[in-house]
This record gives sequence, structure tokens and C-alpha cells, in this order.
Amino acid sequence: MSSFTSSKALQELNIRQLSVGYHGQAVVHEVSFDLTAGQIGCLLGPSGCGKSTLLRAIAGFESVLSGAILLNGEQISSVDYLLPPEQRQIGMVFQDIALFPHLTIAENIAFGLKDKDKSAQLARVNELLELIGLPGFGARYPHSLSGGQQQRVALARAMAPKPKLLLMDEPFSGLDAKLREELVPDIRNILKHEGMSAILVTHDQMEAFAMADMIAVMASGEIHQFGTPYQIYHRPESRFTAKFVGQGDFLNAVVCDHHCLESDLGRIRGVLNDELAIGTEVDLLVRPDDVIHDDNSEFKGLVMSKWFRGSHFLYRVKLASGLVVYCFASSHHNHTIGQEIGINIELDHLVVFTK
Ligand SMILES: Nc1ncnc2c1ncn2[C@@H]1O[C@H](COP(=O)(O)OP(=O)(O)OP(=O)(O)O)[C@@H](O)[C@H]1O
Repeated sequence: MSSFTSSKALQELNIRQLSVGYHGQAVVHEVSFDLTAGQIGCLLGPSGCGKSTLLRAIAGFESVLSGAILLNGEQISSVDYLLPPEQRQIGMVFQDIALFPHLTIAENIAFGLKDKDKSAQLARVNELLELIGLPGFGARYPHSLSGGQQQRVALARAMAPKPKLLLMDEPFSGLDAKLREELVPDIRNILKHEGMSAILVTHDQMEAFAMADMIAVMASGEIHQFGTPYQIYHRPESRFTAKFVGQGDFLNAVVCDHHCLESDLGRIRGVLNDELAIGTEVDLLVRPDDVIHDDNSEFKGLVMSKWFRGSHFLYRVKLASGLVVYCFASSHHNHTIGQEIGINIELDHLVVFTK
């Protein structure tokens, strides 16, 4: 079971001990988290971990096996109650953009506004076209827009009726990497401008970092950690989160006092999260940017492989202990595979897991 609560008092979405599955078999197991009004959450995890199932349960397309979902304090899903999707005031955007091809961009955006009068519809459509950076595109048809432009329109269509919550299931995965990089922060700004609570499903951590206020890291139907992008990357609470989010390796280390570890790369001083007894054997998380190439270091490693990344090289380096770690070096340090190089470690906060 995993249970997490963010600290703010005003809460928009509460997921309580929720299990969801198919044919009575749970694939999402007793997950809990809260999103406050206007927050953007992200479900991040590998394929098949249950992200879409959880999202579909929030949308009302799946009934729940146990637990409850509350929106603005109102229970919308429980074991014996399911508010129909169309009554939830929840908007959805999918990977498959699915704009109506025979309707203009303006008609697409106005699709969920049929209960408003014409002038109110027009005002909202123009406001959204402006917001998504496509003013003047209202009379065009979807086929005349690029993939990124179409995805902006799909977002505007979902946001038009001002839903209480917007759900986005891998909306950027059909777009190329460059476009995604530009579009994701734009979409975040649009959601923030509208003050809209949203949940994004993705398996791409950079997308999650660029979009979310809070990230739920999922594996095998459970939430391993619910936290800010910074917490998820720098304070991972499980080995899974440490490995899945960002590249990371574990060094063997032994606690020598509350601010010190003896490791494969010598004595490392820093802040330890937990009170660990002296002599405790731990795995110490090191990220590529924690391990630095240093010609003068007494610690050596063999270059196993390398990648040129423009501003720097990323090396895989084998230590004397046999462990292989990532290592950063500036781009003028161009070493060959098989060469021995000096490496050092630069860490201040020590993330460790007991063995
Ligand atoms: N309609 C269904 N009937 C039975 N099992 C299903 C159904 N939909 C999904 N599953 C199973 O539930 C589990 C979770 O699937 P889900 O699609 O929620 O994962 P996901 O994390 O969104 O994966 P992906 O990133 O690949 O979309 C998987 O084992 C999947 O095979």
C-alpha cells in the first residue's frame, strides 16, 4: 500500500486507497494521493505499471475494486458508486489527437460549449486560440495544421468548458523530440494561466519534470513515491525510483559516522538522511554529475564506453572493485575506450539504501 498527502489545505482531487483492475483482478493496488487546486500531477512509470488504468478510473471509465475518488470533496467513485464520465466535468486529451476532421478549428474548440450562447462560445474560442498561440487559425481545418498545432487545439478543446480536472494520457508521445521539448513547457504555462488542475500520464521523465508540480512514480500498480520533481530526483525513497528517474549507480559503502561514508571511491562526507549505526553497509546512489573526471585523483577507472554530449562527455567507467559508474567530463577530455582515467566524487547529500 502507498499513501501520500500534499500539505496544502485546499484539495481538488483525493485518491484514497484505490484499487482498480480487470475481471476482478487488481492492476492498481491501494494507491493514495492528493492534488490541490491548480496543481499539475504526473503519473510516471514503465509500460504496463497501471498509469492509464488509474487515469481511466479517475475519468470514470473503469469502476473501482476498493477505495474512493473524490473531486472537490464529492465522492465520484467507490466500490458501489460510479458517477458517469459525462457528469464528472473532467476533460481528456489523448496521444491520438482525434480532432474532428470535418469541423474547423473554431468548431472543434467550441464542441463542448453547446450549452453557451453563440457570443460566449466565440469569446471563449478566441481567448483559447490566443492562449495556445494560434490566433486567426479558427477558420482552418485540422489537416492544415502541424502535429504540434493540432495537439494545442486538442488541449484547447478539452479546456474550453473549464473542466474541474484535465487528464492527459501520453499526449506528446506522437510528436518528435524537438517539438515535444518546446511544446511541454508551453502547455504547462497554458494550464497555469487557466489555473487548471491536471494529470499527465507519461513514461518520459523529462516530460514529467517539465510539466508537473507533483510526480507519482509508479511500478507494478503501486506508487513508490509522490513528490516534487526535485524530491523525486534528489531524494528518491526507493531503489526503483532512484534507478528509474535519472541515470544512477550504486556504490558499496559503509557508514563511518553520521556525516561520513567509506566507499569504493574513498571517504565521502555529506548529510545522511537516516540515523544509521556506524558500520552499516549501504548502497550509495551516485548520478553521472556526481562522478567527475579528475586527472589528479588517486582513484582510477577504465573507460568502458563513452558518449559525446556536446558540452561534455558521458563515460561508463569500471572501478577497481568491478563496479561500473557513469562519469562526466568536459568535452576537451576526450579519452579512448580502455584508457585508465582518474575520477573523484562530489556529493553533499548522501542518498543511501541499506543492504
Ligand atoms: N482492458 C483490459 N483488460 C485486461 N487487462 C488490461 C486491460 N487494459 C490494461 N490491462 C492490463 O493492466 C495492466 C496495466 O495496464 P495500463 O495500460 O494501465 O498500463 P500503463 O502503465 O498505462 O502502460 P503503457 O505505458 O504501456 O500504456 C497491464 O498489465 C495491462 O495488460
